[in-house]
Amino acid sequence: MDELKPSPPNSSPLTPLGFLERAATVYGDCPSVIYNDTTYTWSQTHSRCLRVASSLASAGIGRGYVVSVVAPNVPAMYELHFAVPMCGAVLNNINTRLDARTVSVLLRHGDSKLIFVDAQSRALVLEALSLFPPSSDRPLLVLIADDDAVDELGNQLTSSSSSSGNVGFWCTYESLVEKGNPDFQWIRPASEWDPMILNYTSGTTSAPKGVVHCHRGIFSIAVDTLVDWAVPKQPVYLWTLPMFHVNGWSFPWGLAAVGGTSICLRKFDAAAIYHLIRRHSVTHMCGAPVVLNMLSSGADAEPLKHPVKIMTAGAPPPAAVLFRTESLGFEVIHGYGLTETAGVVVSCAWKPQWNRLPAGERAQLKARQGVRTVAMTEVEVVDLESGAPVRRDGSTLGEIVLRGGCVMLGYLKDPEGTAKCMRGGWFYTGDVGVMHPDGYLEIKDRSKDVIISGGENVSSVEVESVLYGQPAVNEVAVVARPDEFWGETPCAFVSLKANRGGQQAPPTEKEIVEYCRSRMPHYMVPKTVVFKEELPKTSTGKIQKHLLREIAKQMGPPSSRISRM
Ligand SMILES: Nc1ncnc2c1ncn2[C@@H]1O[C@H](COP(=O)(O)OP(=O)(O)OP(=O)(O)O)[C@@H](O)[C@H]1O
Repeated sequence: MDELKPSPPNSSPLTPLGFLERAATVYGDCPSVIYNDTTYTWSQTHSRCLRVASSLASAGIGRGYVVSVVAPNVPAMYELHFAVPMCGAVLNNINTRLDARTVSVLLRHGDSKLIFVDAQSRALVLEALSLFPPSSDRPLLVLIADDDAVDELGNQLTSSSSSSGNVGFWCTYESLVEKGNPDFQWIRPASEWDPMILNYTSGTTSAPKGVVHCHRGIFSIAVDTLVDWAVPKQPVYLWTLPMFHVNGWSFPWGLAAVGGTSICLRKFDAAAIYHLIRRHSVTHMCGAPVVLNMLSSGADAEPLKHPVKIMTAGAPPPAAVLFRTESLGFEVIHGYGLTETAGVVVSCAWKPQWNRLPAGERAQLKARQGVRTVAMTEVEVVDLESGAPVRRDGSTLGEIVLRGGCVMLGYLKDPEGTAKCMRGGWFYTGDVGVMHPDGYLEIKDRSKDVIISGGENVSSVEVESVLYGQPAVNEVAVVARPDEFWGETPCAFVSLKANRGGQQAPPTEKEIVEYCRSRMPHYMVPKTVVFKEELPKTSTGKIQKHLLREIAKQMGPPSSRISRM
């Protein structure tokens, strides 16, 4: 068989862009994108994407150019996931919640040639550009005007397409659609390894890093996620996960593969989500654990009329939050991934026999991150020093490493950073976990967040997950506080629920400590408790532990251990 080699009929470059053409053929008259009172069909979405791609190509944007988008989950954002790479360019989504200085740094780092700017982010982008050095080239600006924009209360926002608001902009998004060619022959990648996406990490542990993914990697993660979640044909998908964050875990492409309907929304809170679930009979949605917490603990929490599947990832979901969310009728699947993997690559694959367990035990099992998805080649937990797999005992800590087709090509302009995390055939995640005897892994911490107290490793995630069971606790983060005797001790930062279900008095610091003492080994119990109105978060909703660690460090001698801020 040695003479049988790859040949043109069997080796066309893998790319998820072809999903769109197929969706237009199969689901042409079915809804693709719904936003307020606007509905597009798959044939319209296909044609709009080709038109925008052709307009970009006419403007000289092509292979290797970086095109940025600063927009929330509106239809143009969905379309640009196809339109930008269809003209050969690399799509770079930028988080709308970043400050102008960071946006300016990212735009320059990515060498962006054109930026699609949502009307609500106009001031942010113009300020970011004003911070460019005078000699540097300015990207072209295209305005995504949105006359349908409403605020959280449903009030119409000022019309964004007025000509005075277009100053400094090359044109509007809709004008690119109008003048574009619907028969444009989109630019197929010359190789499946061609770059397609540039995404920046959340910046939770250090400055954001520019992650580059190729067509092959995005194809692989998009299909893999559909299989892992058993997404059926034509789901109704509510966009509660920002597309600017890891491309919404690659669902823009996956939904085209199955002809799903995207329900777009600009901003959301629990009331808006419950309203849209009812209005559109939503079947699927994604969200970080903070979204699950918002849906299940606020005043708007309500039992669902029909089950909704929700995928959570991005941070460890406490078992108590999983339990509360499922009791409302959500079916939660828990996954783990990084910007560097373009989406979820480990998930808590559910076994039918677990359904017979009590709800609390089910939630404990579901809080584990799980096993590799089918398209991943290998996932391991390895000893930090020897690099050998740790014992499968559920307690020996090691670093999570992985390999598979959706691991990034590398960090843009950062060969050192790339070499540091991609070595010996593995991608090193920087996450610390254990392997259970049944082959399911569980994250215990990020390597930077582990607390070492009296020589014992304390998993901040484990202490947090116990504290989430305290009925008055809204959010909690546990970090290391320096201690002369123990080296470090756990310090808990806690925000309390506004609505404590009729219970008036907030728990005292002593009660919080007592709560922990009866539920965990004493070396893990926080020696310091700090109450805060709100915990600081990154623009992707992750708690910024490095800021809390700094506060803990500056708190002085641990004589008065309990404090309130
Ligand atoms: N299910 C999960 N459970 C626990 N942690 C998770 C889970 N999913 C993702 N994470 C965490 O999120 C990280 C990936 O997040 P992301 O790629 O958004 O950037 P970041 O790591 O937050 O930012 P930076 O790399 O800039 O510090 C993982 O490394 C892991 O620490």
